[in-house]
Amino acid sequence: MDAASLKEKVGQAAAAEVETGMRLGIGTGSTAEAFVRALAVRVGEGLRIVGVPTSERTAALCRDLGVPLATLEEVPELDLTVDGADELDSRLRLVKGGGGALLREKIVAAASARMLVIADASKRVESLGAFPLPIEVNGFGIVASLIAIEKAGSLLGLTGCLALRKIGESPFVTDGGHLIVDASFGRIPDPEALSAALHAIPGVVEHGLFLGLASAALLAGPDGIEHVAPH
Ligand SMILES: O=C[C@H](O)[C@H](O)[C@H](O)COP(=O)(O)O
Repeated sequence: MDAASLKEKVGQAAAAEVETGMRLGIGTGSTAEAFVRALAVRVGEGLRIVGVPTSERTAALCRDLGVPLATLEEVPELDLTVDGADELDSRLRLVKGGGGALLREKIVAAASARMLVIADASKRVESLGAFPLPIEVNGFGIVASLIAIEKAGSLLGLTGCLALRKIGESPFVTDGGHLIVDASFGRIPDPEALSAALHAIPGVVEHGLFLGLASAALLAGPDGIEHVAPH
């Protein structure tokens, strides 16, 4: 089965878990888009939900497909967030932000009673870190922040290159107006320590390590959908 079909299957499986009346956080990325498409079919059949999108991109798709939306200000407590991931480990610790939406994704996930991760099974890893860690930074003092991120990594034995994310020649700008640094640290033995060290840097707005947020995952593989709980 190709990657698009796996995403479609897992998007449908997640949409099947949505119950009428739910307040949903709606993730960003190609897998989350498959979920939105499947959700829109159920909404067309009469499912009543309200969704809080985690990006302008997701909001636009939901509007196109008729999925009812609200802002997090209007609906600040959510029942369930469904979102993709770039990596997940056996404790359902995640790396997210490959699409640059990590800040709103984390705010929405933290406002949700449950977070269901959807991905193809290739996203499961022994240790986080093969996927470069996206770090959202304020544009002010970017060089100082890069130096601080490098030092924070190095104190934890993590070395590797930092790259300012670009689209063509221009820096990638997030929905919040910030920049993204992709940190190729390699294997991250202690994600909690790295999270704390990055949060201590004033120019770091947020980072793509999602720790203790995911409640369950649906992973699509050639043999079907696997339900995974953290352990
Ligand atoms: O910023 C983007 C998100 O964190 C995505 O959920 C993540 O990058 C996974 O995206 P995809 O489902 O396209 O692999």
